[in-house]
Amino acid sequence: MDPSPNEVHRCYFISISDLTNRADVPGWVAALARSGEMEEDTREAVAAILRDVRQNGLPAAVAWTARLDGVRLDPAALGVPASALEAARTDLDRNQPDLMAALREMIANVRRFAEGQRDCLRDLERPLPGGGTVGERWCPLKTAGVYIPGGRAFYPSTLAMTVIPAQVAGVARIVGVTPPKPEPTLPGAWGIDPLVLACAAELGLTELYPFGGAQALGWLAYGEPAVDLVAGPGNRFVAEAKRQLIGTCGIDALAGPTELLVIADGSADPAWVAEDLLAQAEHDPDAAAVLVSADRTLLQAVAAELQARVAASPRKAVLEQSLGAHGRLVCAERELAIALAQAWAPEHLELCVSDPEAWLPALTAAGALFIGSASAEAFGDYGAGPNHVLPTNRSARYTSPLGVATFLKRQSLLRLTPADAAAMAPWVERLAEAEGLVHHGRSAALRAAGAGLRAHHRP
Ligand SMILES: NC(=O)c1ccc[n+]([C@@H]2O[C@H](COP(=O)([O-])OP(=O)(O)OC[C@H]3O[C@@H](n4cnc5c(N)ncnc54)[C@H](O)[C@@H]3O)[C@@H](O)[C@H]2O)c1
Ligand SMILES: [Zn+2]
Repeated sequence: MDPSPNEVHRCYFISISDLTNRADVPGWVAALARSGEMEEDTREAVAAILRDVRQNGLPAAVAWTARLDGVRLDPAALGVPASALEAARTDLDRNQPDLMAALREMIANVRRFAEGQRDCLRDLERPLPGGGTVGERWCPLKTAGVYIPGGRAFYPSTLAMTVIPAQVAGVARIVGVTPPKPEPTLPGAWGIDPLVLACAAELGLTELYPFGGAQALGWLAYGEPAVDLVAGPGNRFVAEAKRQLIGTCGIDALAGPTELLVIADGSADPAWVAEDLLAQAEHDPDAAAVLVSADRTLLQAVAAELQARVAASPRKAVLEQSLGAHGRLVCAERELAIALAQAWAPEHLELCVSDPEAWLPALTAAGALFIGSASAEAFGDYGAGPNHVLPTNRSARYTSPLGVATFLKRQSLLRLTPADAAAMAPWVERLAEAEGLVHHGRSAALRAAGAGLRAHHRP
């Protein structure tokens, strides 16, 4: 059924607004930083689920799954069997070799990039004057949980983006979770999409469990896996659950509903820009897609493209919701576009401009930069190399994309010789005395005194 002209105006979307004053930037940012993620009701819903799973364990996770995902799990047969993973891979290989080839291409790209990241992480060692050293080394986490979203869309790409960095980091046990579905797929697979299963087999992931949302993260942290860290993106319930688990375990970043800011000039193709905005908006009703340009003609052309493309889209319903709530076309000069980008710190920032390199130095806040019109955000999603799990909701100001370092921690190393101890003791003692911590002072002084005596005192 065609929408009435009125509906067209209400849904398809966005009129062009002007940003002309720097003082208005904070107001824009407040409007763009979607409230959903932090809304009180999300917070409370998630807190209730996590409390239940903490207190009642696996049965609570199973009960929440029945309630929220409509699937009755058998606690005795939770893990997806290796046979289902292998069957999915064999089936894909046989029946859709082109899709299998695409999956392998993505996996190879993401792995190459992750290995490059690992190569950049060096242990540190600095010499001390007395022959000792101080330094630090990178240590893999022992157990990591990775969340693969699966509510509205399914994300085999996210499986690769989370599992591969953990593998390259050297994590000993990787536990994947993804929401189950009522419609069966392979035996024992709880309705998990065959492509996700095939991807798990291809990655060598052996543990995959049918949990979604807050109950999945609660089970990873409080349940048997008792993971050191949970990573991976998801909807607002997932992002909020991770936030509430900080301190119980580590998290990667608050990777919630997705965001795109496109900065474009007259050189940009309106159809390309429109399709990029739609690619973002189709993820989630909470997704945000924003175009800023100083070129009003381009903005008008993109608006027309959006209107036509939304009307013809199979994902029209979600597009109307997300663009209606969080879509913007903004007319702003370069300086204000930069101010908005830096203050909002969007997850993705595309530079569809003729001189993208000239913009680069000023644009440090966004999670990932797509430089030049050829660099569509979709290439980042599907494995050009860099990870697609990225900070959202302004957390890109202070945190980084998921990567190998997410699954490593640094450990400090102090290796003093008696001569180093003797040299440090006097000033350490003096500082300890000033802080009133006498035993610190004595502990250091003993080393100084002991440097020459140690041999005699040995039993
Ligand atoms: N930031 C990133 O890097 C990145 C990457 C990929 C995807 N994403 C985001 O991941 C999200 C995927 O969302 P999705 O919904 O498709 O899948 P999802 O797996 O994140 O969420 C599904 C789960 O949400 C829970 N849930 C749904 N309604 C609930 C309610 N009312 N109360 C409590 N729990 C509820 C259910 O347990 C369900 O299993 C999108 O927002 C997308 O933008 C982000
Ligand atoms: Zn995307």
